[in-house]
Amino acid sequence: MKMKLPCMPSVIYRAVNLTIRSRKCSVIDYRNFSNLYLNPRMSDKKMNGISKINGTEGKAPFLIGVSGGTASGKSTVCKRIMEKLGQVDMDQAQRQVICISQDSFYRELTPTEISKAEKGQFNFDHPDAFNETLLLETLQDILAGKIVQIPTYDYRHHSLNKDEFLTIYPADVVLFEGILVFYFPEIRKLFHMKLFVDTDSDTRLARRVPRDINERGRDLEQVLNQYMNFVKPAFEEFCFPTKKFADVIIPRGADNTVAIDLIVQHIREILLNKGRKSEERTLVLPSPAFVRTPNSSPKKHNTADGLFKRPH
Ligand SMILES: Nc1ncnc2c1ncn2[C@@H]1O[C@H](COP(=O)(O)OP(=O)(O)O)[C@@H](O)[C@H]1O
Ligand SMILES: O=c1ccn([C@@H]2O[C@H](COP(=O)(O)O)[C@@H](O)[C@H]2O)c(=O)[nH]1
Repeated sequence: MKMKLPCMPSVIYRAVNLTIRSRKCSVIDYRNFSNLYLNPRMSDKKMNGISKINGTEGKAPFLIGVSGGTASGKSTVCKRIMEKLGQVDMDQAQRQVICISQDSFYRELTPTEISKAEKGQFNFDHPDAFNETLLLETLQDILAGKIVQIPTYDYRHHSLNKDEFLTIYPADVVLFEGILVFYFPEIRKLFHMKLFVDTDSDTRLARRVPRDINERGRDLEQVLNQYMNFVKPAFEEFCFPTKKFADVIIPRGADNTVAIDLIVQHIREILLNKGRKSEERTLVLPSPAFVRTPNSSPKKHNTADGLFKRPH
């Protein structure tokens, strides 16, 4: 049975949905033609199918790359998606949708590089700052349905937390966010869907300054020097050019609730299809506000997060 997608006029959802699948339209908008752009270069991989990674076949999660400049709102967009899907207040191992940050894959610095970093003189926005091999292998393992351990990153000390790893359990949908997730071709081609959070650079700088001072232990001069010398030029050279690989561009980041709702609906469909293929599985239905009765008035469900067990 086809699931109704009632959070917007169905004709519009269908238009977007068809566009995603048939790659026909380059620009589409739900309300005012500035909320969401669909890139005709939507990834080729099948949505819910079996994928072949390193010659082994396994049920692959749907892998979504989320890129954009620093402080564009990548993490916030992912957080909103997770919240709307009712995936936040639950055990990691139970989650159908998980989020991973590319920052976990910064490479270990030498002592000389660390002292440069402490003066804001190390380029963390260059592709060489990342451990590309570990990143690729980890994503391949995730796509192969394996449990993986990923490093955690300490921004205050510019280093990986020794002995502190995050265990990533197999999930149906994996969001992978970071400034350069579409930069490396081998990694880029693993994504089934690519999102680019497009927030203007003034807003990004205005958000980065307080964040780096309050959360990452920096002072104003250091943040501004690093921004002018490394972050801005590297954004222009390495990050911005990858926008063209995106399937969906999200202007204004987390403020763009229309775009986020469209993406959430798309993920719900993926989860439903995956749920259909599994015998005893939790299904995610539209959140209560979106569920409508036949006469079209909203009807509340008594669940906290819209999660239902498939009835047998
Ligand atoms: N729409 C928004 N409105 C106001 N502040 C925001 C918004 N989106 C993100 N922020 C704030 O900006 C900072 C950077 O956002 P974040 O999501 O961490 O960006 P990124 O992951 O792209 O670096 C954070 O402090 C976050 O709380
Ligand atoms: O030790 C570090 C590591 C990274 N950075 C900066 O972080 C951003 C990437 O994170 P976002 O959450 O996407 O902003 C990148 O621009 C690096 O410059 C850092 O300052 N120090």
